[in-house]
Amino acid sequence: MKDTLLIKNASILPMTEAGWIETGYLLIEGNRIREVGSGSYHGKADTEIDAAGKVVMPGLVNTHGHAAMTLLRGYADDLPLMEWLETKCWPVEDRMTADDIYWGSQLAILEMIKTGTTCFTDMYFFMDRVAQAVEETGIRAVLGRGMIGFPPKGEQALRESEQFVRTWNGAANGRVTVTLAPHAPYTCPPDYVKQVAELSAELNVPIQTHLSETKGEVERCLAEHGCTPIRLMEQVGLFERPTLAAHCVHVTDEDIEIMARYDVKVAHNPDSNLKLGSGVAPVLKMLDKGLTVGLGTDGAASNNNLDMFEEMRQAAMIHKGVQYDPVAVSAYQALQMATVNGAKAVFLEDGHGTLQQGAPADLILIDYNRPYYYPRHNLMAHLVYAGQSGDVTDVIVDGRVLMRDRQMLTMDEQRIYHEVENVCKRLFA
Ligand SMILES: N[C@@H](CCSC[C@H]1O[C@@H](n2cnc3c(=O)[nH]cnc32)[C@H](O)[C@@H]1O)C(=O)O
Ligand SMILES: [Zn+2]
Repeated sequence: MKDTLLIKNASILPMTEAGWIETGYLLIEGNRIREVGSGSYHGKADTEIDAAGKVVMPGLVNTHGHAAMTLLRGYADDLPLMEWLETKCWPVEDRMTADDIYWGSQLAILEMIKTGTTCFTDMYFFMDRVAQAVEETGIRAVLGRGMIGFPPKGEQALRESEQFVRTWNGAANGRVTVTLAPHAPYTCPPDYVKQVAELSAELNVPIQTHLSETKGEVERCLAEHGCTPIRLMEQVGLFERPTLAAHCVHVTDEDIEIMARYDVKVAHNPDSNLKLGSGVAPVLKMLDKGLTVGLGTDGAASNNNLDMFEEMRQAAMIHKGVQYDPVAVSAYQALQMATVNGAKAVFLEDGHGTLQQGAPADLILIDYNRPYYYPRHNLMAHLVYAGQSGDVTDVIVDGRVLMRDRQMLTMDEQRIYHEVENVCKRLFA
């Protein structure tokens, strides 16, 4: 018999349809949800959490980021993408060691758990150490070794990626899954992308990449290849493989048609796109065409936090503003992007991002006794338009409690701050 954990007297947001349970219970058995219901549970459980005055909802899924970029938080702000990457981020990244990445990732995971994220997506390097941090801390993650496709590093990135897939895909009881991660069309020439697509088929893993992030990227692609980055990726066969594309800010109607045809998933990063001055992705058109859109923070250096509550609110606000359409992206749709659709976008198995029988037990508790959650008209609207990540009190991933009453159970907070400060003394000396 597996251990059972009962969460009782809670308001429950199952995310299987628009709506919620005013007062109910959720029973976890092992790492799965066994039962969700309204009222009281009439059985026994090994452990109980009285969640009176709290909301239980699926853990948030961050569909795009570079965890260890926490080390660069606040180091270089207010610059456009290419200048920011070439003059600031990349020179520092060239100095980063495997240990630096480990501590930067620990800091990111600490922040993500505290703000209600139970699964994150990462594209970076020294990925064995990121996976190690995931294994140790208990969070779930979709990881990929970022590949820049120019010689001589391009070949090495392919070999490292393959090794990383073989070592880590499905590790930590399935909490770690692996993708290939060609960085972008402007850093990976077409022939290289072809090789990546072939390797992804051979290893049977999906792809994550950055696409059409800035106007400049699209203009350069048109000049060099005579087509948009989306069209180029289609031509080289990338979309024959399951693909998650981050940003997609500057996509044409035809691009969106192509993406729909291949079921390309989108990681929408509204804060990062605003901060880097990249623009606002045409998410309404994407939703109209049936694309799966998830939300992401991107790295902490372009955000500057990893708070998915902010991304939800931003996603629910910004499209209304730029489209002059108050109906655009409802609270429920923003919640879908942050949970069930985000889970689909990062290729997690069905059930992820929902609270229902058989789904993996990845969920969060939120203190609902706050001034801005009264009166109790609409729980979904409250979470998206008034909600704050600081109200997250408990986090459970794969059936294991990682944060209980705001206490971290798998991480040493003070040690992480100390190590990160030490790392940065050297990195920025
Ligand atoms: N430089 C690495 C591989 C790149 S990992 C992913 C890269 O994406 C960069 N990055 C972070 N945010 C963005 C973004 O919004 N657009 C494009 N690149 C980004 C980040 O700085 C990092 O260099 C190596 O070969 O060792
Ligand atoms: Zn990125």
